[in-house]
Formats: sequence, structure tokens, C-alpha cells
Amino acid sequence: MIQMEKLYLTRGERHILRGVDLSIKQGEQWVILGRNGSGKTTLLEMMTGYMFPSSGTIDILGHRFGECDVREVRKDIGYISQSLVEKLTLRDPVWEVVATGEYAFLRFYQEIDETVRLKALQLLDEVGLGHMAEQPLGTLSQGERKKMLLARALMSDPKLLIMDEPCAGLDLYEREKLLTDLGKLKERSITIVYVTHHLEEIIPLFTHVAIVQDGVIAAAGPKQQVLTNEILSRAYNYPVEVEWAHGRPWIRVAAAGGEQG
Ligand SMILES: Nc1ncnc2c1ncn2[C@@H]1O[C@H](COP(=O)(O)OP(=O)(O)OP(=O)(O)O)[C@@H](O)[C@H]1O
Repeated sequence: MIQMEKLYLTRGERHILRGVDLSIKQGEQWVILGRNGSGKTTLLEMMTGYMFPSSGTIDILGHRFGECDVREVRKDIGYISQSLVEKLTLRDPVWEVVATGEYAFLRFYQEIDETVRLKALQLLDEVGLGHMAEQPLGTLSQGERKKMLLARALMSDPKLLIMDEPCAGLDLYEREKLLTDLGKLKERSITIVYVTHHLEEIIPLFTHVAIVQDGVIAAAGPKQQVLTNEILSRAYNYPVEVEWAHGRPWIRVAAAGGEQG
């Protein structure tokens, strides 16, 4: 599904990626963790073809970026990020914003097909926003906007769903509701790559974890092997302890205040 090899990215003096190798196979669902500025969003932007590496290769869904039409590949990729919300038109009705996902447009300037409208309404129903379909996007709460983005991303039946901190800014209730919706994606044949700062968002749906540290992959593999006290304490440069409950990892700091040794 995703094969990244020897990725380097340099901007001026900054070495943002320093030799990233990452392989994501069909049937795996990945979470990417890492400290602020480690390079997570940069990796997602490369998976979606919005950014190109200084060197290295990226193969997505059987296409090598640089040797294919990125816009065509993007039709099979759903991308959810805060920067996307900022590009959408706040006065448009919610169902219309969702419908634009069908064509990877940001806005419609023509009549919308009835089948597309019905699909948008059905997806809004599935994420519990059916009753808000006619409201302008700008009237939705942050949690509702995230769910709207999920419905929009699913419009094109993507093979790959890439999410950059979708639960950021949500209260506990809204976060759990969104995670429940994500859990249901298991029924679809879809590969997910999910960036977060919060371990407790790693619901049973996810199978693998990669940790990015200073522009390299510090650890990657099945979640139980990666989410250990030792690996996480090293990645965050802080002593932490992981505990598993209800199929999810929960983290707590092992010492209060101050940096690790
Ligand atoms: N055009 C650029 N020029 C110089 N540095 C850049 C450029 N774009 C990104 N960076 C730097 O690359 C690093 C990685 O950024 P990125 O957004 O991928 O981090 P991140 O892991 O997603 O961080 P966060 O968790 O804070 O969102 C950051 O230190 C950022 O300042």
C-alpha cells in the first residue's frame, strides 16, 4: 500500500527527514507518534503527494510518485487535516461540503448529481450528523466538523485514509464518539494512517505503530512491540509507563517534573 524508502528532505540548513524507511501493507492500520516537529505531518504530506522528498522513493497504491499523475492517485486517498477545514467554505451547507469529497474538489460551481447528494446525506447519517445536513458548515462545533471531514473523506470510497490529529481539540465525549466511528471503518476495506500525540486514541482497530524521532523512524512494527516503556521513554525523552486496558494503551509519566537523566 505504502512503501517509503530512504526519504530525505532538506529545507535550507534544516534536515527535516534523514532517511525514512516505512512499509505499510494491506490490512494493516498504522498510528504515527512522535514529538512536536519530529516530521509526522511532513510524512503525511508526502504520502498524499503534496510534498516531495529531496531524495528517496515513495510508492502509494502501486504508483511511484514522480512517475505518475498524483491527482489520479489522490482520488483513492482520503486526507483529514486541520489545514483542510481552513480551505472549505464556511457558509456552504454541510451536505454540499461533504459531497465535494466525491470529486476531491473544494467547492461546487455546478449542479450536484442527485446520487452524489444522497450519498453525502447517507454518510452524514452514519456519523450522526444527518439532522445538520442543511446547516452552514460554519455553525458546526469542532467535534461536528471532524465528523463532517470523516464523512467527506469517505465520499470517494478511498483505499487509504490519512488523518492528522483528528481528535485534537475534542472533549472526551466527542473524542470517544469519533473513535467509535473510526472503529466501524473495520467493516470497510480501507487502510488507515493516523497521526496523534495521544496514546489512548490507539483503539483496537490499529495494528501497527511507527515512532518518528528527529526525521527518522525510531521504531516501527506491531503495536504491542513498539508501545513499551523503554521505547516510549526514549522517544519522548521522558520516563513513562504504558498500561493496557480495554484493548487500548494508556500512558502515565513515571516521575513528576524535570527532564529524564
Ligand atoms: N519549509 C520548511 N522550512 C524549514 N523547516 C521546515 C519547513 N517545513 C517544515 N519544517 C520543519 O520540519 C520539522 C517537521 O515538521 P512537521 O510539521 O512534519 O512536524 P510534526 O511532527 O508534524 O510536528 P507537530 O507534532 O508539532 O505537528 C519542524 O521542525 C518544522 O519546523
